[in-house]
Amino acid sequence: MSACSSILVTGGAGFIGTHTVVQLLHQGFYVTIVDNLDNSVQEAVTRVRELVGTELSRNLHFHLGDIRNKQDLEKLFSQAEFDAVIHFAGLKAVGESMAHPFRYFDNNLIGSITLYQVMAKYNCKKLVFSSSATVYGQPKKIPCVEDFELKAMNPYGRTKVSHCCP
Ligand SMILES: O=c1ccn([C@@H]2O[C@H](COP(=O)(O)OP(=O)(O)O[C@H]3O[C@H](CO)[C@H](O)[C@H](O)[C@H]3O)[C@@H](O)[C@H]2O)c(=O)[nH]1
Repeated sequence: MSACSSILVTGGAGFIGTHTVVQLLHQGFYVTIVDNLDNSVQEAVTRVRELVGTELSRNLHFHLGDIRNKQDLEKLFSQAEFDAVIHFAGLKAVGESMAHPFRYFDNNLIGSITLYQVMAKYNCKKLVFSSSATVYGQPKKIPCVEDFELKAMNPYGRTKVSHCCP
């Protein structure tokens, strides 16, 4: 992908998202963040702008939105052409996922399916999906490698496993 490509980063206001966005901007990419600020604050995006400086900040756009909302996504994809999506938007607390499993399936799974449907409609075929070590359950050894057996032990992990082998 050329450095002038345009990347949509879902959950780009979050912990890993903001770090990724800084790196993408430094590499010359145009970046659009879509985030519902469920577990982040818009100030994080302001900090990203401060870190990369005024010039690179012009290549960053923030959109307050929810990946479960198809109209929201359609609006974004109809206004800009994205070469790829890096997908971080999701809930990530194991304990909370056991107390509120439907919330996790709704955000992490329905949200992703909605995103993928809109990507397909707009012919955006490149995706980097942020998974989780929870997909391996309690592995016999660490670090985990990708050919370990998938054995998620909680709803959070299962929402991530569903992306690799539905
Ligand atoms: O439906 C949702 C749920 C969350 N978010 C946003 O997604 C971002 C997630 O960022 P967090 O700081 O909460 O999470 P991390 O960056 O630490 O986690 C990332 O890495 C994890 C792996 O450790 C998981 O893959 C997780 O999905 C991924 O966001 C937040 O800004 C949150 O507001 C949305 O936009 N939509």
